[in-house]
Amino acid sequence: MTTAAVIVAAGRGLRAGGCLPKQWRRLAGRTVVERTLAIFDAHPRVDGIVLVVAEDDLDRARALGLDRRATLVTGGAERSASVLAGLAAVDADRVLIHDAARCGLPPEIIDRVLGALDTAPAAAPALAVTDALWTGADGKVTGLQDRSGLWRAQTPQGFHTAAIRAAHQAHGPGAADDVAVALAAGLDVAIVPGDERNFKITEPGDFARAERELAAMDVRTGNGYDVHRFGDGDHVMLCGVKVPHGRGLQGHSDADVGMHALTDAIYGALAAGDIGRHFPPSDQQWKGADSRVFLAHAAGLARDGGWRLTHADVTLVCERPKVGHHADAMRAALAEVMGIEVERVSVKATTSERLGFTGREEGIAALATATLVRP
Ligand SMILES: Nc1ccn([C@@H]2O[C@H](COP(=O)(O)OP(=O)(O)OP(=O)(O)O)[C@@H](O)[C@H]2O)c(=O)n1
Ligand SMILES: C[C@](O)(CO)[C@H](O)COP(=O)(O)O
Repeated sequence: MTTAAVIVAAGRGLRAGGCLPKQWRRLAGRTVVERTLAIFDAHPRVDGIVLVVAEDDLDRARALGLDRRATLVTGGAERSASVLAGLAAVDADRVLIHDAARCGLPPEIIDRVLGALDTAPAAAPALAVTDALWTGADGKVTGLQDRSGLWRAQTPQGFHTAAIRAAHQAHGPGAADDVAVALAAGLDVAIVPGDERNFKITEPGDFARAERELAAMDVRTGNGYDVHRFGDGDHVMLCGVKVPHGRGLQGHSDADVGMHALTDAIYGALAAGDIGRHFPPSDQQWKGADSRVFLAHAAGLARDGGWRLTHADVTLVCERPKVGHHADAMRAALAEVMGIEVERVSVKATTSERLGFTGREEGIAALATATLVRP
């Protein structure tokens, strides 16, 4: 069963004001639409993304450097027309239709909607109305409205693709949202719990609220430390790079001490044990293993948990080999394995002033930190 996300970003954001449509404005350094895209991009159960933008914004959208999994489509004058254009480009069994303007979406809502779709034809997140409701006119309360059974609708709203596509084609313009379209087509819609953080940026003050929410993001740092002793050999593996040297490092795997420290740093940030727990040295299948397998596993575990690996820093401690001119190749190798930009990866080296076991060139030590962020 495959799943696509249609992210509608073709509105003009008139209520939010400002000189750019709200989804193209920046929040703490990144545009609203980039933040929304990143949430779906990082979700392990989303196989493809269709981003729907206004014709006037096509250049901005192309400048995002969209991932190969994302397709760009031009939207319409109404939200429902934009959704229909997005649905035409979907090639998946199920579809999640989401407002770009809801960039604080917690990834677990995606799981809830997809979980409900296993048994329901449609599912959407919502929050029960908790305030009293009034009717009013001319600045005065004119009556009371029963709030029981009332919900505040959110997105992503999830459907089986063929059914919602047919429903939209039959409906025509004027739908408040995709649940309205589904109901008009006779589909049952399951409600799953929404989240206050998943509010839609609509009014000017919502930008300040979104900034506050971002400041409250879950940020975790893990550290890792590893040592391997020198033995016979003509090279060492350091951070994924084969460095010629008069001696080799000993170990059960390829003894890539830098990669091991970084793998442990990620496990540490996840509070998920250490490399020995996931890849026991007693297990013969890891004998001589390429350490990229370990690092890829830790990075995958982070991604599956909805975490973004925003920074990794490795320090190698050795007198020799000299690491400096290999550092950029090491950064590139680590970045590739972790699936992040090379600018987010640092590799540096120091000696221990000929003191201790590294100073006596008995082995190499490595320290690493990894930073994970989850909205
Ligand atoms: N023709 C439209 C209108 C809206 N949307 C998208 O639908 C989402 C929810 O709509 P809303 O908050 O109403 O956005 P705008 O229409 O941009 O806002 P406004 O009504 O204030 O102009 C937004 O991500 C918006 O970009 C869209 O793709 N195409
Ligand atoms: C789809 C929606 O986000 C559900 O709450 C909403 O209906 C679209 O935005 P609008 O503010 O109602 O135009």
